[in-house]
Amino acid sequence: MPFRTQLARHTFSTLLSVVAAVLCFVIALQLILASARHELQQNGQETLATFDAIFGEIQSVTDALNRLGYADCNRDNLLAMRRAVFNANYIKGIGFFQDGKLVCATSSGRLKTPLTEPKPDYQDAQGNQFWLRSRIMLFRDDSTPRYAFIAQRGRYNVVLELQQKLAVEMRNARDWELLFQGQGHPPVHMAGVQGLFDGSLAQEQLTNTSFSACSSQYPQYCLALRQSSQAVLEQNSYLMVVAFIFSLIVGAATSIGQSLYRDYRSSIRVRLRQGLRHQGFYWLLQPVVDMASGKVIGAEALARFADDIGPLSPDQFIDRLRELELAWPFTVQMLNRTLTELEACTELPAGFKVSFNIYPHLLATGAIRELMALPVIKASRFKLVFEVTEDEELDKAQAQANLHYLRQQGIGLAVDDFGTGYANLGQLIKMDCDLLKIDRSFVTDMEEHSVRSSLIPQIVGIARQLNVQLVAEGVENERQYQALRKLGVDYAQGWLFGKPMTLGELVVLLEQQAAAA
Ligand SMILES: Nc1nc2c(ncn2[C@@H]2O[C@@H]3COP(=O)(O)O[C@H]4[C@@H](O)[C@H](n5cnc6c(=O)[nH]c(N)nc65)O[C@@H]4COP(=O)(O)O[C@H]3[C@H]2O)c(=O)[nH]1
Repeated sequence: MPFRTQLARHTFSTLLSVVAAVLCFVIALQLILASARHELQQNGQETLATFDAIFGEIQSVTDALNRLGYADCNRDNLLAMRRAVFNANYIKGIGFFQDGKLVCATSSGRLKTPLTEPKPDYQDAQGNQFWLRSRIMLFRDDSTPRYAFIAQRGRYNVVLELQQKLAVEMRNARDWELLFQGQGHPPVHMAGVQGLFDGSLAQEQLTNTSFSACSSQYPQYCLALRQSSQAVLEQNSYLMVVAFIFSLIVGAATSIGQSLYRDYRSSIRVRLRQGLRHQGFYWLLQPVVDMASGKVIGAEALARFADDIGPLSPDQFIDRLRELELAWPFTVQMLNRTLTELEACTELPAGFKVSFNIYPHLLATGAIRELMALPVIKASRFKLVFEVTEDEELDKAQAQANLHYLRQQGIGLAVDDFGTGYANLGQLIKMDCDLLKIDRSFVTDMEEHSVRSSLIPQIVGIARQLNVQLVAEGVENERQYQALRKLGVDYAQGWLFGKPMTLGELVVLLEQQAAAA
């Protein structure tokens, strides 16, 4: 694979792993924020529920006391007030008013001097009065200053730590606001961060987690909560570390996954399967020349393979196709594609010899007869030749019968790479072939006068005896050509006449040959 392509793949792969890791981390952050948002909403609802419970208590306790109808701070009144404080969940103290002045309280009993309350911070539609931050003394000897929320309803007031209680409820929110919005009344900021409720919560939604709602039971009271994303992430720092490690793992897994996929994709098995589906195979034609005239009288189809990963040579894929049990679809594709292309080429004369390599084991199965039913074979104007290498498969009775059948159908039979394989004279006689192809190794050795090349005259003798014609493979130079011609070899194939070429190139060769005649 070229270095640039490799570099581009490597860069893409790294980029993809980084993107996967970043994406995973971003999703994890979003999940943390979403969970914090959910928690804050719940927190807001729970706080409002607590608020409702507190105000419900204020209402029920003061209503009950007012209903008792005491006109002064007598023992029974004080006892009822103290009993109410004892039974209350939130109320810390109760006071009783006579003539507009506080005359007794659960904490200090009857006051020596009745107290006049300062002006309330706000008043609701029913005339109830509220003080947001009153300095109180819950016990006689209370020396530390304490501030409380006071609500006066009728002749009683109640003291409680409303803001403190709500602040505990809103454990997650750093910023919050409790607000009173009475009708015809400017909003009263009761506690927390002033202006938060009306402020820019909506605009801040992107960077903050927020909640804002009014009580369903006391709709004049509203609550806003805000927690910045930064605070959420700080609170969940251990989760962030886990998310970060997980993202790294996802990045690494993506990288490993890609490499496994690349290995899988680049495995010859997958490439060949894909190649059969997506035209990874194509066939070139090598001219076959008549020795006597020196003219091209035919061609052998030779398979080639190339995909986006690169080319594969026949040495790499021919045997592999057989192992993968793909020999049959490959052979059918070879015949269909090659013959369709050749048939459409008007420059090729009828009777032009077209040779195809056929897997010997296919000859031993009945399937080979199905080839004869292929329209491209039935309608072909060419002289078709099936080349088979010498193979023990051909000894089988079924193979012999099929070979006979093919011959009857007008298919020429050639024994390929003759001299290198298994065939003996008896087998050759049984095969009843038309052609013997002398293996390239005999031709190559001719100039060195090797023992092997000295066998060529013997091969010529066998061919004459069997009455078959001879084709010499791998003829690369004029000397080999002339020597083979003198020995009586009928046809030749080799680089001297042309390497495997496209149909267009073969046509040009034929035209040059016609022009020279
Ligand atoms: N050095 C040299 N080489 C020459 C010369 N002339 C031809 N050749 C090469 O010799 C091989 C001849 O094909 P083969 O004996 O049928 O041997 C073929 C054939 O057995 C098999 N093959 C190729 N295509 C197919 C196919 O479509 N189907 C089947 N079943 N087998 C095929 O793969 C083998 C190798 O094919 P290729 O690599 O194409 O190699 C081809 C061809 O390119 C020459 O002058 N010098």
